[in-house]
Amino acid sequence: MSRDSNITKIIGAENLKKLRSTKCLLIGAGGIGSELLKDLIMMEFGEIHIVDLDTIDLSNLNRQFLFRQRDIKQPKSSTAVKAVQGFNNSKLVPYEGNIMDTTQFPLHWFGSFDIIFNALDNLAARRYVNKMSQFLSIPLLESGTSGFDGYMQPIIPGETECFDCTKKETPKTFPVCTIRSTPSQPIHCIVWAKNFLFSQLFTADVSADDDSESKDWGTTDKDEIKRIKQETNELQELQKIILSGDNTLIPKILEKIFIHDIEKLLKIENLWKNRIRPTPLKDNQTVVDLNDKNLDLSIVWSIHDQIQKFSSITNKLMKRMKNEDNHIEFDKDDEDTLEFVATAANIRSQIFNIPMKSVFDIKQIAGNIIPAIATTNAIIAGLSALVSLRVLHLLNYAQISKPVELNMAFTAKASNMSHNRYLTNRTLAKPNCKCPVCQKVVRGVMQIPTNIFSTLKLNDIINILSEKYNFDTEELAILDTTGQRLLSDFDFDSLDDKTLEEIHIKAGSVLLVTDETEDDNGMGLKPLELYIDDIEMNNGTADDIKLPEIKIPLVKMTTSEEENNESSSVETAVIQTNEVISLDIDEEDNNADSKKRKLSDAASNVETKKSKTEADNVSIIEEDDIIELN
Ligand SMILES: Nc1ncnc2c1ncn2[C@@H]1O[C@H](COP(=O)(O)OP(=O)(O)OP(=O)(O)O)[C@@H](O)[C@H]1O
Ligand SMILES: [Zn+2]
Repeated sequence: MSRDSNITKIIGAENLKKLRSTKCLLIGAGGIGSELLKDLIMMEFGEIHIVDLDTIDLSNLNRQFLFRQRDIKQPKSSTAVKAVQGFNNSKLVPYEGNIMDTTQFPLHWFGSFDIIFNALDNLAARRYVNKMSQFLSIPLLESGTSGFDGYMQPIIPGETECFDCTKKETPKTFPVCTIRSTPSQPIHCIVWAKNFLFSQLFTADVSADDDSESKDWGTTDKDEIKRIKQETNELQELQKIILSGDNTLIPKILEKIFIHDIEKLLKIENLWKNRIRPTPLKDNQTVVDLNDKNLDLSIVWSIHDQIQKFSSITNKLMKRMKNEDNHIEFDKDDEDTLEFVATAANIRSQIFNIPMKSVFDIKQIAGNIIPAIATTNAIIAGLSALVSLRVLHLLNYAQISKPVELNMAFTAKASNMSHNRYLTNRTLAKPNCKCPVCQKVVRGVMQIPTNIFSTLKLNDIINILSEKYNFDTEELAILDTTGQRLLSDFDFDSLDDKTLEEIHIKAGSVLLVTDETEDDNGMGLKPLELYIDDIEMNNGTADDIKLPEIKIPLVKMTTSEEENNESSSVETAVIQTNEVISLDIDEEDNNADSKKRKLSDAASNVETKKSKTEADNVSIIEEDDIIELN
């Protein structure tokens, strides 16, 4: 049976026609991206545009099956396209670049796609694409893997939760005192060696940030905090030894870090009431031998070898500092930096009665290496491709009335498997009313003729916005969220007379506009987020500026205290025009009526597609729909 008739069987001839005219954007041509590209082309998407900023590396070849040895150092996107272009007639367009580059990939470029697939490996790019998808109301299929674990989540702007509706796990951090004073696991010593010792000794311009109020010290003991700060200052002295290049001073480094600093710690009695006291190195252990010895990296060395290796590597790095502008970055693949961190961590482990580790093991931990598994990538990419059919309403047998009924967010978990099932899927959640990306603001696109960025002033923008949206100019605040800076507010107007060019506002900038006026009922206008886009023009004027056709809803001006109060119910109304993405309103029972009226007034002025959901629509996700993988 030909492939054509198989696809027709699944989605029907009519829908196959639609699929063939669908234009999709695939971001990332790595592990998941290679799989997805193959899936999407086999499904006969009409156009597939694929973006990646990277070139192919030897380490990619074990799982990124579109690439061969001869492709090393070639761009991933165009090489991937070459590998699949004979599969069928989809139009394939590769781009080499960073998806966050607004010059290469302006908003209107994103706007030309029907659906976006993320196959990325970092939070920043995922967040950025999520925002673009929200600005333009384009469905996004978000996915990721980590070893045998993975997830896939369709995001339908305004209807389902976005990537930023839930808090994302950030890399694990440890309290300062655990790392600096009371380590109890190998990882604590590795973090100390890599993030503290190495960077203090070998990185240019280290400044102690120990004064930061927000720091998680993990202790309130004043003596201990004082000691930690003092120790940091003293290490800056050790960096001077490193810079001097005088290797006869290496024993001083050993003595300071592994004897004197530990003795100082021992004097803080409080620390050792319930802990085993550390044992500093003995004086005769710091006699150094700078000869470079070859040792097996896969076994744990004796403490004597650790000290010897620490000394010889310090000597090597000291010499390198001179040739490398007094700045060396830790890199797990740079053997010297790895062995410095490994030996320093192990000597500290020995002092604190913690088991030492092999350099090989420390490389995995210090380099945050989780092996990438080809099968996990294939499963997640397959789900992403499959679910896209549902998001595009192309599955006749599984029509959905509300996107939240899609039980199509998948989690694959080999670690902590529940019910012995690898894959779980759940219905999609509605947007989180507290999400700063999709719910807390109204957003749209402001288009400005290219030729007036050099003459249009911030003040002109303030007047244009106030006229359009009934803002009170006196109470208006404008923030440049891309540059994280205040541009104007009631007591800061020194930039008002500057042109957009002078204040570096250009296509790709995002402005957050807030009118802080509150009416008698404590209601105020919801903040407006405006994406600045340009219109190619040579003699445009301010009259050619295009603003989104939206009415900004009134919302209860909540204090942060009220915001934290989980009890208020929520009602969401989605209003869509060409440029409007979504409007919603936080409701409290007692004034729900007045707000509903205002919202429907707002809605009546624009061409609307309004879908209203039940009150109390913040749902807690239960992963009860479980699919077993065969
Ligand atoms: N901002 C970005 N713009 C374009 N492509 C990006 C961006 N950020 C990441 N990527 C690409 O996304 C892909 C993610 O794929 P993957 O997770 O397999 O990473 P990898 O670099 O190929 O492999 P590994 O990190 O495991 O060595 C990479 O090819 C990477 O270049
Ligand atoms: Zn959100």
